[in-house]
Amino acid sequence: MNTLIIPAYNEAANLPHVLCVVKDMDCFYEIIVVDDGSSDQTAEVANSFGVRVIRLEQNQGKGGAIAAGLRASETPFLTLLDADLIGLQPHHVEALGQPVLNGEAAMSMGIFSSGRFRTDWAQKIAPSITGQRVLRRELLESMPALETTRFGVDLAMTNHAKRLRLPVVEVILHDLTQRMKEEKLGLARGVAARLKMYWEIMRVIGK
Ligand SMILES: O=c1ccn([C@@H]2O[C@H](COP(=O)(O)OP(=O)(O)O)[C@@H](O)[C@H]2O)c(=O)[nH]1
Ligand SMILES: O=C(O)[C@@H](COP(=O)(O)O)O[C@H]1O[C@H](CO)[C@@H](O)[C@H](O)[C@H]1O
Repeated sequence: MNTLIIPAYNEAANLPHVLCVVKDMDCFYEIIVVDDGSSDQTAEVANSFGVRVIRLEQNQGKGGAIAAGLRASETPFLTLLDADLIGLQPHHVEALGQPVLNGEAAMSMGIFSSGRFRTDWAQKIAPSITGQRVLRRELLESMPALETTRFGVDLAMTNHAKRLRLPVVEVILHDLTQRMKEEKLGLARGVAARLKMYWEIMRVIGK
């Protein structure tokens, strides 16, 4: 049994695309959108799709949002998807789940390919930094400091699995990309948010 957890911070404009694709997929026991203290209509949009919505009063960062989804869920398998994917199709979700659900791997990581140059390139140089994953619940439960990792959470999950010597597989996801910070926030605020994200990721390196 598999729960889809979507951490979402100010994603009212982007969520419908992802939820339209996943809401009728019968591979999920439950779909949980964690509204991470958004100031827009993220929770209302998620509610309108009939999925479960967990609303955090204050922004906790991506790690905190995933931790809230973990606490609310009960299944042995968890799927994580970003809320701002562009081009998502059911076959992406199925391909990501397959190696974990059939016991080959403890975690899968989705790697963008032929989505668009900027996001393909980012994951070529740093495949550990992806929001698209399927993993066994105990892997996330045993992760130290999940709540406070913010954007470091993706690298922290990968490092944790490697430290435990668990099998991790990369799954290529063709024609998939995501909205970039600069597109969401404008150039100046987007670049500032990007630098803050890199800092949060750097803090995980070497831990
Ligand atoms: O404080 C935050 C920041 C991001 N996210 C979510 O985490 C996912 C990955 O974020 P992304 O890398 O796309 O960064 P963003 O462009 O949202 O800053 C998206 O679904 C975000 O809405 C979150 O839940 N809390
Ligand atoms: O590709 C990247 O540089 C970052 C930032 O994404 P944007 O281009 O700002 O949407 O996204 C990756 O890293 C984030 C931090 O770990 C993750 O949250 C995203 O899921 C991942 O795609």
